[in-house]
Amino acid sequence: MSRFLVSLGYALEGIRFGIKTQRHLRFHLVAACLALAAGLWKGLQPVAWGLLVLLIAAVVAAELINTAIEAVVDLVSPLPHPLAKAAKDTAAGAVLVLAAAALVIAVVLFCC
Ligand SMILES: Nc1ncnc2c1ncn2[C@@H]1O[C@H](COP(=O)(O)OP(=O)(O)OP(=O)(O)O)[C@@H](O)[C@H]1O
Repeated sequence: MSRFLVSLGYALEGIRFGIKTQRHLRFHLVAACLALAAGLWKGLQPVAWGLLVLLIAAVVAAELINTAIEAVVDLVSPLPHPLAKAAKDTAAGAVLVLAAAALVIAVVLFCC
C-alpha cells in the first residue's frame, strides 16, 4: 500500500510540474472548468457528462504526455536537431488533434 502511495505521489508531482511549467496545460484546465460550469448550467444528461469528463481527461493527459516528451527531447538534444524538432512538433500535433476534436464535441454537447 505504501508503495502505491509513493507512486501516486510521483504522479501528482508530475501533474504539478506540468501545471507549473506549461501555459497550454493551464489554458486547458481553465477551459475544462468553464466547460464543467456550462455543463452544470445546461443540466447535461449522464452520458454527456461522461463524454465531457472523458474529453477533458484525454486533453489534459495528452498535454502531460507532450510535456514529458518535451522534457526528454530537451534532455537528450539540448542543441537543435531535426529529429528533436520532429518529436516536439509531432507531440504538439497530437494535442492539437485531440483538442480540436474535443472542441467540436463540446459544441455539439452544448448547442444541440
Ligand atoms: N532541440 C530542438 N531542435 C530543433 N527544434 C527544436 C528543438 N527544441 C525546440 N524546437 C522547435 O521549437 C518549437 C518550440 O519548442 P519549445 O521547447 O519552446 O516548446 P513549445 O512549443 O514552446 O512548448 P511549450 O510552450 O508547451 O513549452 C518546437 O515545436 C520545435 O519546432
